Amino acid sequence: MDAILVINAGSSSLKFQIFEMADASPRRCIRGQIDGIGTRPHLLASAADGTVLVDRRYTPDVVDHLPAAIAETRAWLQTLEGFTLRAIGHRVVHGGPDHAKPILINHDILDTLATFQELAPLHQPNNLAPIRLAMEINPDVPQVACFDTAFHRGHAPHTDCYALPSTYFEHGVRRYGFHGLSYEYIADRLTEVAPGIADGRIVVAHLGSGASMCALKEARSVETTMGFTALDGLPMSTRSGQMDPGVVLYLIDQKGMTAAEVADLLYRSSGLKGLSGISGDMRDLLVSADARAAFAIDHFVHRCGLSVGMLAAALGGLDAFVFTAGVGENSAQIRARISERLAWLGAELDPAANEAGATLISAPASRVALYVLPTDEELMIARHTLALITTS
Ligand SMILES: Nc1ncnc2c1ncn2[C@@H]1O[C@H](COP(=O)(O)OP(=O)(O)O)[C@@H](O)[C@H]1O
Ligand SMILES: CC(=O)OP(=O)(O)O
Ligand SMILES: [Mg+2]
Repeated sequence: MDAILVINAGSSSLKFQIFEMADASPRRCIRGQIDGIGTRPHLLASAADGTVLVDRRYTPDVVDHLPAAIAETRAWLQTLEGFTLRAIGHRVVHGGPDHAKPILINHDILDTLATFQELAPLHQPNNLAPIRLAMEINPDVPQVACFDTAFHRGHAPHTDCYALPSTYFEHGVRRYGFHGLSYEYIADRLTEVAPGIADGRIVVAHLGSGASMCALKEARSVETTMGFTALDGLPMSTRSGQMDPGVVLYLIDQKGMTAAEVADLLYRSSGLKGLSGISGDMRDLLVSADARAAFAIDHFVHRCGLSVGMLAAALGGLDAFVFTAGVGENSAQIRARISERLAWLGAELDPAANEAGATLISAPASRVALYVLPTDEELMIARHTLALITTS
């Protein structure tokens, strides 16, 4: 069977899927991931009907970084029979200013994408490593890069700039936005789930290990909370979110920290993990009796509430709000707490529907519809990859 392999390499996980190139739309055959890289590595993959194909746990020293996860995944993929690899689609977090669409990868493109590594240190090196490997092993198989930043490239320049002298914008210091593949998928999904409001004023909250929100109008991104890097906006699992840049100057000038130490603080030791001192995993905080866990959650919910207000202002009102990604899809408690913050906009939760994990979780009288929609970045990548290789 002709197949597309999709790879979504993240900071702590390697997600992969295999799709059959059946006709115009890709058909999912296998979905898997290694998560907990370096902490509690776990390879789990299943067929489209849910049959578990592999379920393997490793000690942290065996799968301690992404290259080890790639090697394990590759070894397992090689045991599969019946697939003829026709293309590989990759999530690449940073596409810089010029990529508003997915692109076929060649060596020059790869070199350009490598220049954005410092702008996405938790992701870009992990995104590019499997591309390089596949170029060596399967040089004849086309590879497609699908960018997290691309979906936001239609923003008006006055929303994408920082208030710096304009030469900085021209040199690429601008608000790129991320999680675009997830938002693009949700925008499309809304046309099926809620055709009456899919073109309306919608805020989507992608709340995972990385977290951001996006304002959609007519199914296009008009604003988002992340900026030049995936540090901006909401507090995340280990990232700080929005901060006064004066803090960075203070840490370097007054506290003698190096740029590398500040980067490590903001990317790896802040957010829920830093505030709680316990964990960056929302599941750990929700079951903890420690007051610091509750404090970190209070901060997260507070910042989410503020961001919805900002994005609703960008849209001139709010018709619907969507929860997605790890926290948004799985935690009824966090959804309930954020929904409370939307009451002033006319949102009213249906607690039973929320607890049941229904698709529509707002009360019938709610002026703002509340949805839970599982995201599918890999399907979005497969669609783009198929479209690109069949037209080029
Ligand atoms: N039941 C749950 N309750 C709360 N948080 C959850 C739950 N399940 C998963 N999560 C959170 O989701 C996060 C992972 O989400 P995901 O969208 O896969 O993020 P990423 O792609 O950034 O790794 C984990 O850090 C975890 O905190
Ligand atoms: C951009 C980003 O933060 O991605 P993730 O949520 O996968 O870490
Ligand atoms: Mg993710």
